[in-house]
Amino acid sequence: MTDPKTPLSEMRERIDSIDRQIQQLISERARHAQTVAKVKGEGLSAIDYYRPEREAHVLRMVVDRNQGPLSDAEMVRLFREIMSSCLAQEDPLKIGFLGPEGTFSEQAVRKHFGHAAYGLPLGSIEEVFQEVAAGHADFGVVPVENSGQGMIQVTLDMFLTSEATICGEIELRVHQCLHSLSGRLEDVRRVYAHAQSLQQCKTWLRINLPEVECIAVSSNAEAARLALHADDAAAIAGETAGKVYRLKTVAQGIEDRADNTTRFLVIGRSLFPPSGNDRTSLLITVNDKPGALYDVLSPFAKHGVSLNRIESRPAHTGKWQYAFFIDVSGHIDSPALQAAVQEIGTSAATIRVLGSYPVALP
Ligand SMILES: O=C(O)C(=O)C[C@]1(C(=O)O)C=C[C@@H](O)C=C1
Repeated sequence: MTDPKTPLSEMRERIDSIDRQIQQLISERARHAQTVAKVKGEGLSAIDYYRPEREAHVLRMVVDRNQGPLSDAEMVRLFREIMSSCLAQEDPLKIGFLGPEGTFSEQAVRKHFGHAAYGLPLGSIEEVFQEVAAGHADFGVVPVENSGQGMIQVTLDMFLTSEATICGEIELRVHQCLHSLSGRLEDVRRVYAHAQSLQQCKTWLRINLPEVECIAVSSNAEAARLALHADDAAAIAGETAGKVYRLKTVAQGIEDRADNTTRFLVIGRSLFPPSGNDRTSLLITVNDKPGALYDVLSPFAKHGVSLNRIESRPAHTGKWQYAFFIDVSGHIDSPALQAAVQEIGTSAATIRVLGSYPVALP
């Protein structure tokens, strides 16, 4: 620790010297990453160089080594950006997300892939799946669950008809703000936001803006765009969206629950090897017979596999037929999960491994 009585100029010299070393080491790291890329092959596409399991492992080591004062999340963010730049030396990854610019989905893209990746804003969750399937995007990032409101059904339903795989998960703390042209609460007569965001801020709106009209629109960024053209409107959106659309912030942290978190999935076209701390998502349909769900769940218990979540959706294959989205701990390559899946396969109508991917980092 530097003595606080040390003159400012001396402390800055020390910082300059540390920066020189950090910069040298970053350059050295980038050169090593180039050499690793050469081993993988010359002139390949970004996706051929990308190793999510290795990135998760590197970031977990960062967390294990961290002794502060920066938080684990800050350290992970910094190292994520270094890896993002190292990877983009070859060719940046192209990531589709639910646009426009400034959405929480874009924040999730940056959290997981860093700023050197190329973000491709798309019009809907369906379009994200389509662009990934067509190979126009290497990966897509789609919201799947909110801690307060539960699963996002459009996303789950897309897996029933698309062949997308799950390659990662991202947890994003969602802080909502109210933005407007004037930045004054008393000018607000209408509030635009995505339906989910209106729900997340229901209590705050009831207490602070009891008389205003709340209008649900396609995204919070769209809400910000609408607020930009009206003196008496405001938009609920994240801090980034407020900045992108140059609105003033009326209030910050207006979400009803302090732990408001959205989970996103990274969708792609392939499966990846184990990272050491993984989750597997399965899509299982059952025949309409007594004990069908028991037959699906009991092999997990028998083989010591922990169940993380289960969600049922109409299977769209016939009336009263259901598909179960099941998340379990571990990678599909593990013997326990292999055994459980094999056993379930003998009773379930269909079973599909959507993906095994590293558990979300801070
Ligand atoms: O270890 C590798 O395979 C690398 O390509 C290096 C590296 C890194 O910067 O650490 C870069 C990109 C990959 O996605 C994973 C890791």
